[in-house]
Amino acid sequence: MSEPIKVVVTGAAGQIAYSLLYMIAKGDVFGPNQPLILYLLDIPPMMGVLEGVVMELADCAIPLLHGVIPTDDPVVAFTDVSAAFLVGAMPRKQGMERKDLLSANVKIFKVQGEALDKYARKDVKVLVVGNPANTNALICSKYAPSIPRENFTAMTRLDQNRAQAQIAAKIGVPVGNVNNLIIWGNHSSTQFPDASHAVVQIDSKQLKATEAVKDDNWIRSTFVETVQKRGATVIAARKMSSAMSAAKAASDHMRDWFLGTAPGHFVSMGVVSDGSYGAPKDVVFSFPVTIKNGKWEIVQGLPIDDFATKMLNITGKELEEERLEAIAIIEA
Ligand SMILES: NC(=O)c1ccc[n+]([C@@H]2O[C@H](COP(=O)([O-])OP(=O)(O)OC[C@H]3O[C@@H](n4cnc5c(N)ncnc54)[C@H](O)[C@@H]3O)[C@@H](O)[C@H]2O)c1
Ligand SMILES: O=C(O)CC[C@H](O)C(=O)O
Repeated sequence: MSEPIKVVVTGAAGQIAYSLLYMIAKGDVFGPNQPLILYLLDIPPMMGVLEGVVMELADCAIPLLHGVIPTDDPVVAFTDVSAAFLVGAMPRKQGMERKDLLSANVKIFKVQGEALDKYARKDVKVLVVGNPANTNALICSKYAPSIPRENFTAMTRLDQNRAQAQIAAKIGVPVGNVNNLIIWGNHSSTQFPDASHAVVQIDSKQLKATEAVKDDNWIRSTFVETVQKRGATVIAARKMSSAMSAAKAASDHMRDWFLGTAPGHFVSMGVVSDGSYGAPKDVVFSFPVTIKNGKWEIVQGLPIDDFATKMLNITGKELEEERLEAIAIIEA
């Protein structure tokens, strides 16, 4: 067994963390041979609740978990961490607008960027889950200039998983038979869930998902809208933001980043844009990526038709607007 790595989860007393901590602790993310020490950061009023979470983690008796440190001090939480799950932020409730969330949350990611810059390992892998995830990740990276920009990512894996589930249900195959769905752009209702490059395994044959679905109109309308609005639909039903599925997606994202993608498969991650596919630069834009040896690379050369171009422009424009708003909030 290797030496334990330090992993921080912020918002550790919250809904998503309640599912995520167990997944991380039992080896779903870093593998069955990687022990870890969990640093749990939350705000001072939540320390009592966090104590309960610490008790439950102890009571899980997980051999890979070599330590649990609850804290409200970012210095303690971020020192020498190899992986950071930045979950801590306010979730949207019914009736709230996305704008309300930007003003409530973006400053958290400035402060945590500064703390990562000072105290974390320089190769730390940062996954931002707290919304608006893409713009929070951008702000976090801007305030951590000593850490490479490619180490900051935002979660669109939940959207990818949702898209995969919709296609699998439409065709009538298990969800694991569907691969290479793409989420382009922002983790918001402007995202473009793109099934045109997806593949599906049916019996022993691999088909294009579009050929298996045989309904282009559904793929361009109902499918896209269902995935775009799924977060809001879950809030309407649960009266709370998605949590179990968000935790599973965070676990999938970080696992693939650490352990790599399967040959021939790609996954979607929000990364600092280099302008690929005409996306704006200097925003965190979700692209299809492959991952090897802990490094992601944007999949290049995929054909983009007029419909896709239009969808990519819409979500790119929203990210540019969010960047301006975020900077205005921070500088106010
Ligand atoms: N990217 C995605 O796909 C996705 C999916 C679901 C939810 N989310 C977002 O994740 C975030 C967390 O959701 P949740 O359901 O766990 O919310 P929650 O309210 O249950 O938990 C959030 C926790 O963060 C803590 N927190 C607040 N400020 C903090 C700070 N500065 N440092 C550390 N902790 C802090 C709170 O005290 C709370 O315990 C929300 O912003 C939500 O919108 C993102
Ligand atoms: O606030 C929202 O609209 C969505 C919350 C969360 O990001 C999700 O996708 O489930």
